[in-house]
Amino acid sequence: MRFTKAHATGNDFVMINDAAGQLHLPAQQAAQLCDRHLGIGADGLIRAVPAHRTEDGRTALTRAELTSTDEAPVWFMDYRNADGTAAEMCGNGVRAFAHFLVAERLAELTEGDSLPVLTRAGLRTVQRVPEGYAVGMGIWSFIDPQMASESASDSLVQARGLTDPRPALSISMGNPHTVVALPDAQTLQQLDLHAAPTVEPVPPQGTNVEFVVPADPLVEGGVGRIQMRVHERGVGETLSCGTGTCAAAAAVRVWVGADAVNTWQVAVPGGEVTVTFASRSDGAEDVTLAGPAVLVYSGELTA
Ligand SMILES: N[C@@H](CCC[C@H](N)C(=O)O)C(=O)O
Repeated sequence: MRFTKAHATGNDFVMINDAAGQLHLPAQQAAQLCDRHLGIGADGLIRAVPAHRTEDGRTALTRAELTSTDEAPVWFMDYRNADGTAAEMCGNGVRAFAHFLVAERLAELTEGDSLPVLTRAGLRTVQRVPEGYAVGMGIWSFIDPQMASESASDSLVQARGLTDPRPALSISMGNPHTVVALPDAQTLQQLDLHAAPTVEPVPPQGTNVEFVVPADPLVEGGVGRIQMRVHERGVGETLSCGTGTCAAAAAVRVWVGADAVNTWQVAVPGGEVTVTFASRSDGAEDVTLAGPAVLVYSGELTA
């Protein structure tokens, strides 16, 4: 089986082209391929398959009222975490996915065009931009809207390196996130994320946990800036999490009342991404995530 290794701001993936839709990848095999000692090693595995050739893709297709045929496939991003579990969405993964589809000549994406990608969270769109790719991520939402509007926090998070549990806000980007603000960069650096942080109460589907520190000043030249580290559900600490950067920027906007600030630079250990917000007429906000994507190498699995 041929594979390509990719990363997007250091969040790394094993990419597999399954144009024929014939690959059965049980969770255990996906986990083994992602194992850094026993397999290729990655934060996640992404199978590219025409939407109409998978059960998951067909379900999502029906929801999105799309058509996908062999002649004009809509590509489904079958994303698995390093432990083999399926996740709804991966913001860094979608950029790597678009780059992979183009490199494999499975899709074309010229400047100004937009490529639809089907995920378990629904349809996303990808465009080429100078820094790499920009993904239309859909809207963000509170996981518990009532709690959030009352107090801007809905849970407490404890992690190694923190003296006390800290208030947190859970936000959905299609997948679940719990965002915690820290007072300074030193506290962020000193966190030990080898062990999963505890979240109380934990959102129903589990959660990814983002720790954020605002820059000083928070907003410069109309752009908000934050630093972030993340512990991902089904993975552990990663160098970056695209959906996590969107959730983190959304939470900081809520906390500081900066909803007039629509562009955010989020620095993560693996690089930097840009998150932008645009209001819809119904009051919801569309999120766009822009950043690089890199294909590192390709190989053949013999066993
Ligand atoms: N790294 C991803 C998110 C991957 C899924 C996540 N671990 C989950 O289980 O929700 C990103 O870039 O968004």
